[in-house]
Amino acid sequence: MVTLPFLDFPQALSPAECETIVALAARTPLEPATIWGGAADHVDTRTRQAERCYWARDAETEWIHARLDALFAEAAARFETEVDPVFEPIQFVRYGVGAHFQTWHSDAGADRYDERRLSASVELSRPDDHDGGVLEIAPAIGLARTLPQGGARLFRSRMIHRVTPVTRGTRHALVAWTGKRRA
Ligand SMILES: O=C(O)CCC(=O)C(=O)O
Ligand SMILES: [Fe+2]
Repeated sequence: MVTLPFLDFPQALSPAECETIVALAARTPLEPATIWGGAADHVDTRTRQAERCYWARDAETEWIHARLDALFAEAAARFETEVDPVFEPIQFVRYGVGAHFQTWHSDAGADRYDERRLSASVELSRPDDHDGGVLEIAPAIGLARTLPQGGARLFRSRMIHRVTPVTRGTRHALVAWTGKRRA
């Protein structure tokens, strides 16, 4: 039997909820997405080109965090680990034409190996809103996007993954992580 390196929740959010989140992002300034370079975060568009903002847990975003907490709790059981409720800001990402996170990477660098045990990516756009922009998680590469709008894919943060370049349209995604909060 083939075991895929991720767990999908095809209806994690409703299409209306996705639109609410995209509308919230339209009121939030987006900035170029950065990567971790060993000493500091910086922009490197060959590695990653996208615009993003972060949302800490507050009155307006609490419902989103709560939904992610529930998904992470279910995924933690499946991946035989334990996680705390989401404690780092969640990330909204916009990938326009040419945008990508094409470098294979882990979300759990040595500096936060335990704080990031699980990652989640929620597709906020409809599949026909864009071509490319596929989240690939090794070794399951070369697959087309299968999740509908509102579908979430959860995976171990240490698994290398990437997002292929968008060749048409725009892809919006909500990306979050959790693990064990440092004492
Ligand atoms: O856009 C995505 O689905 C995932 C992006 C990603 O891998 C990251 O932000 O670390
Ligand atoms: Fe990532």
